[in-house]
Amino acid sequence: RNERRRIEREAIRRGCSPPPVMPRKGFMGFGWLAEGLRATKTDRGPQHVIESIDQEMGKDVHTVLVGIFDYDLIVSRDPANVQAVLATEAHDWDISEHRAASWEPLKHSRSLIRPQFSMQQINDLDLLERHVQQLIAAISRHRDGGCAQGWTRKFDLQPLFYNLALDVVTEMVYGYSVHSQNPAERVELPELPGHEPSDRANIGKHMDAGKFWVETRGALWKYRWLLPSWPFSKHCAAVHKYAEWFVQLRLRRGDDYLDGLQHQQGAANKDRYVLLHELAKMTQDPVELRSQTLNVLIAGRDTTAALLGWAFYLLARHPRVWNKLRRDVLEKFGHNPPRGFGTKEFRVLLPYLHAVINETLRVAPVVPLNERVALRDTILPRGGGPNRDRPIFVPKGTQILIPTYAMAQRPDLWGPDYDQFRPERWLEDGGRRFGFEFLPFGGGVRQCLGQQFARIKAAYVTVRLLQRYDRIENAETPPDGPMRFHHTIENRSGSGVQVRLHEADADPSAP
Ligand code: HEM
Repeated sequence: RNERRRIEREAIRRGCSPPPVMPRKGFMGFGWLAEGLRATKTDRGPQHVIESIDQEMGKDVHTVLVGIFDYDLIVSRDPANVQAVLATEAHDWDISEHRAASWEPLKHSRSLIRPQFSMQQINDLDLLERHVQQLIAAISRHRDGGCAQGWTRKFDLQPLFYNLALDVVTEMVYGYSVHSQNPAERVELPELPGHEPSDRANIGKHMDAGKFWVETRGALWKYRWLLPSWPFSKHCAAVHKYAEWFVQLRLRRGDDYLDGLQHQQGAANKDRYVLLHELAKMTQDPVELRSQTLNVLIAGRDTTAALLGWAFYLLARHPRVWNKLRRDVLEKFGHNPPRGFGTKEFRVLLPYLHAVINETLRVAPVVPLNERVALRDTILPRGGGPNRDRPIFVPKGTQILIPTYAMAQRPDLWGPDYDQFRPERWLEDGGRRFGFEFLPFGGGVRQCLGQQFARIKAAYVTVRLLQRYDRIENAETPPDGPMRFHHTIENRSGSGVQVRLHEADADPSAP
């Protein structure tokens, strides 16, 4: 009670007013938590946040207080508040100890890796091209005698993007790809006395399982101790062992680290950028090297795959956009692989592709929800009082949820067609600029380090597939089912990306 009085006094002293409060739900206030978990399970988590606020408080209420058992949570889809949390007042906020603890021991600080991402060498188009060729070969395996000429049969493109992303990121981080797209490509690892070879074949599975536990622990927030810890520990140990093996190889072999790849074209080039190799020039601490490389492996793997999956999910449902984009790509590059391009060049040469990627991230956000905790008493600039225009006092320890998807779906910010996939909106009136209402890669001090890499990778793969295939057919049944936001840290399509593709050089008159 003393704390409540202190909060009221502080709020008045600082000229703040309380935000609207969502009605408490369920046994001891656990109703919202239970509903949220149920919505996530049925692939509707991000939509559920919007519906709950709209239904309980109204469409024009953007910041609310939610009581859950013994703690209060703020949810804000107001860009002004989000800007304060992530940027202007970021010193008052950080990720919660619960989230940090949920991730432990899979993730670590980013101090060493940050400079790596300001360098252009992470955009290795030769590396991407090798894996795109593997992707095309994997797509071709979905063609057989029973297919109409030039067409694949119906298949799910999404897992192939996940394979590609894992193969690319393991090669970029450790130099040796796991080749999940085509295990026959995997090279024998050199002998390393005293260290067993890592379980490369199953590393993707261990990472998936680890993510499932991170997600579940994170959702339970401070009640995560209710879960058993051994399954999480088991998968973490396997992921650690995988990383440690490469760290040891690099520490023992130094510049000859990539010698095991000698017979593979391009991949064995000594000047090639390998994150572990660069970090090992700065520290020889094996635990630091393991943590930092795993940080990038985890953050960079599935996010890009999910983005590519959603892009093709949406393109398959919007033939007008597919045709326009393909015309653009062929006009600029013909059938040749684009060369020497960074994100800026792609953006200037292919503004429509840039718009398609942004619109995909808006309509199907890869990271639909973010969160922070107040490190000290602080203020949110808007949302309090009867007109919801007063600042809000936030006591130390309060958690804020930032539903980025809900911000990207506000009709007052995006117009009446906010729920339509329409890339043109990004090019109108001289091009829409990013504000805090669009945060696919986060914002402020903790924003995504891999944003440029992710954009280049998504753009490059899209260009190469558009050159190769002239038609895409949505093969989902029923074809017009709702989008299913399947959330395991990143948000991927819960129904996959069921398509048929038609090869461009095949008989164009075929059905
Ligand atoms: C579409 C693809 C991607 C999306 C949507 C995305 C999104 C995000 C977001 C929202 C954050 C900020 C989290 C926060 O505010 O707490 C973040 C952080 C980060 N991302 Fe990405 N990301 C993507 C791809 C990548 C790639 C390809 C890499 C690396 C190769 C990467 C590396 C990182 C790193 C290192 C961080 C910082 C993590 C930390 O602070 O510990 N991301 N990303």
